[in-house]
Amino acid sequence: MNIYDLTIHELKDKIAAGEMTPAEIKKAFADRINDVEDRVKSYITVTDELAENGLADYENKKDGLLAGIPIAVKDNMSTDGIKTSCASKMLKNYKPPYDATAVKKLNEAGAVIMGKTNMDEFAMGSSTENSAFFNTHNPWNLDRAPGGSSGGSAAAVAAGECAAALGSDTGGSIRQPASYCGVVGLKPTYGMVSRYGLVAFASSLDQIGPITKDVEDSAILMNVIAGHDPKDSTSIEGKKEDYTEYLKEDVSGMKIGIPEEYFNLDFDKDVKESVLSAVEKLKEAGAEVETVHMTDASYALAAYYVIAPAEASSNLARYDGVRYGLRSEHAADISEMFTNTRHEGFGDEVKRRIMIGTYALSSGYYDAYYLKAQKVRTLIKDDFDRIFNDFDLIITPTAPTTAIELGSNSDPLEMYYTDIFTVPINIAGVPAMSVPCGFDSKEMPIGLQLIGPHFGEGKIIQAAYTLEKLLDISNKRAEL
Ligand SMILES: NC(=O)C[C@H](N)C(=O)O
Repeated sequence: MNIYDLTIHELKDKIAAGEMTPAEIKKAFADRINDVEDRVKSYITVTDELAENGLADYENKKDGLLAGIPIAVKDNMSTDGIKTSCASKMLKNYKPPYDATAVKKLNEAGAVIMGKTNMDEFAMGSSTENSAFFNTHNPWNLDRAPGGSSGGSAAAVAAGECAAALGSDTGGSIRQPASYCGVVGLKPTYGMVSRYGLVAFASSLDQIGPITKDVEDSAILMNVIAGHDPKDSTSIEGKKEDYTEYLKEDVSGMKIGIPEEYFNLDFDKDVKESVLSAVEKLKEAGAEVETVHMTDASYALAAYYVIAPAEASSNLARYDGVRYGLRSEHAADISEMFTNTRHEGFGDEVKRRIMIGTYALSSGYYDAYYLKAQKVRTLIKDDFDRIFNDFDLIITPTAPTTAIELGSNSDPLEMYYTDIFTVPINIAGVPAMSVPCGFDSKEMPIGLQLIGPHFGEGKIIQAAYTLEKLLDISNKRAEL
């Protein structure tokens, strides 16, 4: 195997055994970026200088959990003095004066930050095609999308352009691209990872999480980024867990629910077969699997596409040409400056969401849309609470299909439908992971979603790790 194919834990072992130096590792990943980046286009900014700084500091941080490990960061997480564009013209040249807490924790753990990855503008989208700059290509088939909105992070991991990456997930943005790119993506419990320094899209749903080559790496990255942060008022106080402890247990005796209403939805046959055959494997390994009943996921989807735009319309009001980023040069007075800045700076999908959100919050429509969506949100949360009284985990597919062809989907509503299995999780605030479970007839990766109760990351990691060993596909890499 090439150095760039190795996982975090494999690289750590090589460093510990004196078989590789962090400088060799950094060079191998930087060379890989040089070799494949013009075809994959995962990065908006390659931060060679930052990576060199991380490396130079290695001796001081060599006991850190990520000492000498190359990591990529989605371009909506603030990096001190380094461009953080959110893939938007609005923030094209924006350099934050501080690090997001998750980035600070990476630095403290000794990570070597390779760059900032491409995404759908302000994280709105499911294919990374809403980036204002360029498309990212799926390493398994360059004509296909990597998923979104953390498509650059998932593609960078799958292409060996970093050992692992951070993504953010509002309605599936970590899990869906992880599933399309054949890697592992975890959306933690809401409040588990600080959102300080994450550019806000929908604050009651946004959460940062790891995108990795395998489950063990996900546990290691969670050990680095999880934990209370006084700078984020929604961050959870409590003791920090060692997620790698869960790798020691298996699924025997675990109760897993299979929601009938989700499996009855119209979705790809290969995806369904692959997920159900993985469930069979877990059963053989000692899990108790039972059918459960949940509210139709289409209600969650409808509620999400009211709540997320409503919050976005408020969060994105700050981009007015005064406080941040772009200012239009074509304006005769201040109100024209506001209007033109927002007209020139935002792409179509962002404008669509601001309009939907503003409409749903406006007086006369608030009760009919926003309030109704909040009521649906409570029903969905209650649904999960009810099932988790009796079950450890729930399994669904991550996405209805494998990666779509680039340019094949221009209908926003159809694009929203790709989030059908992932949005209920953000609505309820529970954790969920996408784990590779097979390939379709075109050799594109398929992901399975493991959902846990609040703070159930450990159980998810435990079952995902068992599954990964049973399926034995986690060391299969995209050929580029
Ligand atoms: N941000 C996300 O989690 C992606 C979701 N597809 C959205 O467009 O809202």
